[in-house]
Amino acid sequence: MTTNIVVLYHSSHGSLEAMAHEICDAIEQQGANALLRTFVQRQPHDIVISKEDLINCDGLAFGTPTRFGMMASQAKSFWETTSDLWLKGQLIDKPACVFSSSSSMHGGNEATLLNLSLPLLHHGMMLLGVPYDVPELLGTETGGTPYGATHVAGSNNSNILSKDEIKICQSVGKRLALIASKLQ
Ligand SMILES: Cc1cc2nc3c(=O)[nH]c(=O)nc-3n(C[C@H](O)[C@H](O)[C@H](O)COP(=O)(O)O)c2cc1C
Repeated sequence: MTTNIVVLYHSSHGSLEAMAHEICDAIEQQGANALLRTFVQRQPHDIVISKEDLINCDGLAFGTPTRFGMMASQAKSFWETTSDLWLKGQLIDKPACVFSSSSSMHGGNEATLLNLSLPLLHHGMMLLGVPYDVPELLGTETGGTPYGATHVAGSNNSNILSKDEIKICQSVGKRLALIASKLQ
């Protein structure tokens, strides 16, 4: 049986997009199918999320940049259209994880991860963090938290993903695909 994981993100400057690609690659390496989705059409290759994508998926990775310590408005607007799914309990028990980036190390990315988690918890999804058996989590001097993968983009968004950030993105993609396939 195919395991379908939606990787849903918003990105203005490419950080979240790069993280989403790392997560997708790890999902595919586990033999699952990664469906890359965005909230709005920013680039020709973007595929905008539909409610059917969420209803039919076996797992969800959800990420946006940090905006004043919260999720990007594009994502908030989308979640506010999902009351019908909530009423029918259509996302209950699906595994999920969250990821984010911020300009500065202490610019609120952990708060954003918690904020990203809230609509998923309201929908009854099962949140996966990053366990400390991922060695990069203890040693990282860039992004990466127990609440989800993060990236520190820098004040002009010029930082590429660090080796630790990449490993942590890959670990969440792998774990999400593994757990989603076990729950099928
Ligand atoms: C309206 C706005 C609010 C932001 N708020 C924060 C913030 O609270 N903390 C921070 O470190 N960076 C903040 N940033 C910077 C973004 O988080 C950063 O540009 C983003 O993580 C880069 O991701 P992207 O390349 O995927 O767009 C903000 C940017 C904008 C436009």
